[in-house]
Amino acid sequence: MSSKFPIISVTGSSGAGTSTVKHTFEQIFRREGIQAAFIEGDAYHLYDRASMKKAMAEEEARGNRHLSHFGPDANLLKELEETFRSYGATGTGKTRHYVHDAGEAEKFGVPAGTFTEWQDLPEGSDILFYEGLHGAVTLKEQGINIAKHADLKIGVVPVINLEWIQKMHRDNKMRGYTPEDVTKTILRRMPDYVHYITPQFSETDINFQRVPTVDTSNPFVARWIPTPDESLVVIRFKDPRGIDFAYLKTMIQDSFMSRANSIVIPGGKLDLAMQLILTPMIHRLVDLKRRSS
Ligand SMILES: Nc1ncnc2c1ncn2[C@@H]1O[C@H](COP(=O)(O)OP(=O)(O)OP(=O)(O)O)[C@@H](O)[C@H]1O
Ligand SMILES: O=C(CO)[C@H](O)[C@H](O)COP(=O)(O)O
Repeated sequence: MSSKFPIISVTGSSGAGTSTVKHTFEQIFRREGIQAAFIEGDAYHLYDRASMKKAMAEEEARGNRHLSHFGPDANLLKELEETFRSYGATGTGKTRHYVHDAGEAEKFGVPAGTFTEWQDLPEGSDILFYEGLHGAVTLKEQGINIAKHADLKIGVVPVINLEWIQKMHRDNKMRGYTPEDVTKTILRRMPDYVHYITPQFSETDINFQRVPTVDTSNPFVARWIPTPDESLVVIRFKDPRGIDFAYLKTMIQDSFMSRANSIVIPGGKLDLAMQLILTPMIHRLVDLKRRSS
């Protein structure tokens, strides 16, 4: 935690919608005149695509069929923690891009499945914004605690059938993987999903959980992603003190409280709800920073 160099961490599984949520944050930063430095979680993968394939094959030969991008063995989690620590202390740190497809390859000038070079984060930013798989990880035995460095931690967690549908469609349409490839990836990642992804959502300050209101019983044959209008979003606050639920209920039509710390909104109001909830929180972080500089 750092009042001088605050960090916002948006964490979620692959296909959960963290990149989509990033756009809402970008709008808030632009509107409020806040300079953010950005880290994509994939930058802290340990392997490029070819090396990951090789490492998975070697692990399989040893009887481990579950090496995955969700777990600590395929990511630079200590280095990610060090980047959070160094940004919190001095506003500096390093990142790079993992290039997923041909479009990104053209943009970054390196082949798909590889990384760009490490680069310093831009100087003079107001805030660090992390979006990826591991923004609230704590692994006691390995001495890793990424969560403790972030000042605002957001979980993006659709119910699992919806998360799988979102992943199947995105990986198929944008990244060229077959449904069979994606199904295998989901199965390989399952132990790491349970051990390293889900525990983070007890560390986060706010979770946004999208719940479809249409049948998603067989996510592996779903022909389209349920739309915002075909879903509700459960928003749960770890510490509801100071949250003006009455104001939120007035501003967000058809919302209701489902628990003392949870409000449910229509899926189409997610962007509005995020703006209403997050803008004052971001302001508080930036005000504190400006006062302590
Ligand atoms: N609220 C939403 N309503 C409708 N579709 C959504 C919503 N959030 C995400 N999606 C869709 O789900 C898919 C995955 O979303 P996104 O790319 O944001 O995931 P991600 O968490 O960033 O994944 P990764 O970390 O693997 O890049 C996209 O096709 C996106 O359009
Ligand atoms: O979603 C992911 C992590 O969030 C990707 O699976 C990971 O970045 C590796 O990508 P690829 O399989 O395309 O090499």
